[in-house]
Amino acid sequence: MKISIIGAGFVGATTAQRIWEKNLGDVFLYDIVEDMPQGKALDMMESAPLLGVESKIVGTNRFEDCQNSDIFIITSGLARQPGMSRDDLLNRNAEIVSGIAENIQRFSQDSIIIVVSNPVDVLTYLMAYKTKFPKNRVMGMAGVLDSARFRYFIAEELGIAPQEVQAMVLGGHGDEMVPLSRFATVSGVGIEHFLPREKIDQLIKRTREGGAEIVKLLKKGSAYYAPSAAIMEMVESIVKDQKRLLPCSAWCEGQYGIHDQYVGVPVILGKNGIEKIVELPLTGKELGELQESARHLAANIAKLNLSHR
Ligand SMILES: NC(=O)c1ccc[n+]([C@@H]2O[C@H](COP(=O)([O-])OP(=O)(O)OC[C@H]3O[C@@H](n4cnc5c(N)ncnc54)[C@H](O)[C@@H]3O)[C@@H](O)[C@H]2O)c1
Ligand SMILES: O=C(O)C[C@H](O)C(=O)O
Repeated sequence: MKISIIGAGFVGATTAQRIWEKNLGDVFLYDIVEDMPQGKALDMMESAPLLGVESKIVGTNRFEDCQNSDIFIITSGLARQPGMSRDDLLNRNAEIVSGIAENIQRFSQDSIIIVVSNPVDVLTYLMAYKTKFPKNRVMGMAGVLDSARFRYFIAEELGIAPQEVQAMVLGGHGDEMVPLSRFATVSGVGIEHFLPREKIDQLIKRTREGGAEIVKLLKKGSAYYAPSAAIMEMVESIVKDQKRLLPCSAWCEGQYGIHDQYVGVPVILGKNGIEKIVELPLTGKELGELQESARHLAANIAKLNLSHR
């Protein structure tokens, strides 16, 4: 398995480390900054004798080295700073993602692409538009991260093990994301049995602002430990054909009443990429919030001025 990570910054390098240490495949770490990905890859390879990792990690400034990757992970581009929204990154990161899409199209026609760069749902749309790849092979990472934050906040509030908490966040990766508290459970028991409504609403708000909370604390750049773990979960499901049910930014063709757009929905993720979108029985309010989030994304897609959609 060949996995290429485009952008060797905080998210890209941490993702490389997680994927490589889990032996999910050989990792190619690409960046435009000369020698930097080579330095990070060498540093990681020097830990191989200590960790017993058998796969390799290669740093490169030559896109050709990523040729015929099974999976591309796009982590290149600007991260937001305090006071910025993810949407403020649109223009600059759209230019970067467009260039990468052209390279992928040139060198790797059969790959699966996971877009991470923000604003992720809009840039996933752009990636699919530019590469013209089948939509099941192009997806965005956000829902797994937002859901992990929601799960952690619930666990922290209850003082219980985080892995006991299941929850799902749908919608675009922005302030309009839709944390579904009705489906959140502690080992199968609904969280409303453990927490009052006001507390659940506070945790939903904290989840929506989870990225900004880290940006504020770091003072420079944005989160990368939880994001890289979320990317790794998606990659593992694809590489091992686990067919896990995960929320990902996926191409909707009428599901949830959303047409021809990427938005965060539950999907089955396996060796073919997105194998199915799962339609949950949402209430009118939940569905309304999801469609409102999709409308916000559509307005941003329109700003890309793509010639045909
Ligand atoms: N979807 C999510 O949930 C999520 C989570 C975290 C971060 N992000 C996004 O991921 C992106 C990266 O974040 P980061 O913290 O790693 O930023 P970073 O600044 O640490 O790294 C970005 C890297 O991209 C590289 N780069 C720029 N142009 C490039 C090009 N054309 N080709 C290859 N590499 C290029 C830069 O040299 C830099 O090393 C940001 O847009 C951030 O908002 C998304
Ligand atoms: O908040 C950001 O800008 C980065 C990322 O989208 C996150 O949610 O951590």
